[in-house]
Amino acid sequence: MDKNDKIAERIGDMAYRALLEEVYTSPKPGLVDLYSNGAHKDMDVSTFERSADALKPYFAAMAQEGIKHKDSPFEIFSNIRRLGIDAEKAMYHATAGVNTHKGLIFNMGILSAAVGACIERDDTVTLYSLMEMEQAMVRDTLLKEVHGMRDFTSNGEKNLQKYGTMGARGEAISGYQSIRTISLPVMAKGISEGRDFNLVKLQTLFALMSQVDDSNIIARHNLEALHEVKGLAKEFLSSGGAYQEEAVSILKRMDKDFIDRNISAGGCADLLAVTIFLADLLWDGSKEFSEVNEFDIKKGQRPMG
Ligand SMILES: CC(C)(COP(=O)(O)OP(=O)(O)OC[C@H]1O[C@@H](n2cnc3c(N)ncnc32)[C@H](O)[C@@H]1O)[C@@H](O)C(=O)NCCC(=O)NCCS
Ligand SMILES: Nc1ncnc2c1ncn2[C@@H]1O[C@H](COP(=O)(O)OP(=O)(O)OP(=O)(O)O)[C@@H](O)[C@H]1O
Repeated sequence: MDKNDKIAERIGDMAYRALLEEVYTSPKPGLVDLYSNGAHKDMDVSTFERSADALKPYFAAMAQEGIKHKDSPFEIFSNIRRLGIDAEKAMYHATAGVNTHKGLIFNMGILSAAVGACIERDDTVTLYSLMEMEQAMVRDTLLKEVHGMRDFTSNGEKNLQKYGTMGARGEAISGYQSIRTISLPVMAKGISEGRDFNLVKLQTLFALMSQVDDSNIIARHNLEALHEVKGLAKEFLSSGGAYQEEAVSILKRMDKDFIDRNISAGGCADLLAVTIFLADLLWDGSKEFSEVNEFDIKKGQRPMG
């Protein structure tokens, strides 16, 4: 195994661990976790574990594409989309036809490849260089795709036609704005305050749910339901969020309510997994980090060894 294989394997490993960290975060209202299957009848934690096992080599392969084509970001994206389609097939094979990680393949695939490209080019990766690379890889292609779309087939595409929302594509086009401005700062603050990591992940998920246009919620319902979920998440956060004493019992009640109403914030769950991946990759554990509200790019620097 040469140096590049090792780097790619390490990136794949970090992506894999982040998928598991996401699904083990409990209790997440409406989502699959260790407490319940949420508003999902066809999958449970073991379905997610099988899916994560199947996907691990694909994230490493996507990182390898980034390493190989660091100077042609456009080509990286076109190559990893082909790998992404194969990854989706492997996921459906591992889960007997259930969509556990489609959004995650897209989001984590893009960032795994971008990390590989940055490390090969600079020997290090920062939030800034990562998002610059990500933009060079995806922005033009996705903007053309969204504006030129004629066939509206998938859930996300139907949302685009009906409501103009851009879902996972929009998040990538924005340079993962929700992650940069919402979820990474919340996660970094929670970790640096030494809080229980499960609670930090729940707080991070709710910060996302309070603001992200989650295409899964829209596809199952409509924009009113999305607005309502954002409102419920804001209320939870302003009453003390995941760090209040009653948090877990409030979340269990909310889970029941979301199950009854078939609400699942799968897009936010994907963004939580990506946030865990990026925090693991970029944050150097410095205590000074607790002083900042915004994710600090310079302090976030950490060379990959
Ligand atoms: C762009 C993708 C995600 C298309 O999916 P779709 O049109 O259904 O879009 P949609 O916005 O609904 O997203 C799909 C999934 O992403 C997640 N998601 C939903 N909302 C968001 C959001 N706001 N931000 C991030 N992720 C989100 C959810 O898990 C959702 O199920 C992707 O699967 C794709 O490009 N498909 C075409 C085939 C392909 O190239 N596949 C390989 C991709 S590497
Ligand atoms: N812990 C989780 N629980 C449920 N969904 C999750 C979780 N983590 C991520 N997701 C995301 O949610 C998506 C699945 O949501 P959903 O089942 O609503 O979509 P669908 O299969 O497209 O639609 P439907 O089930 O309504 O036909 C996956 O693509 C996945 O990326």
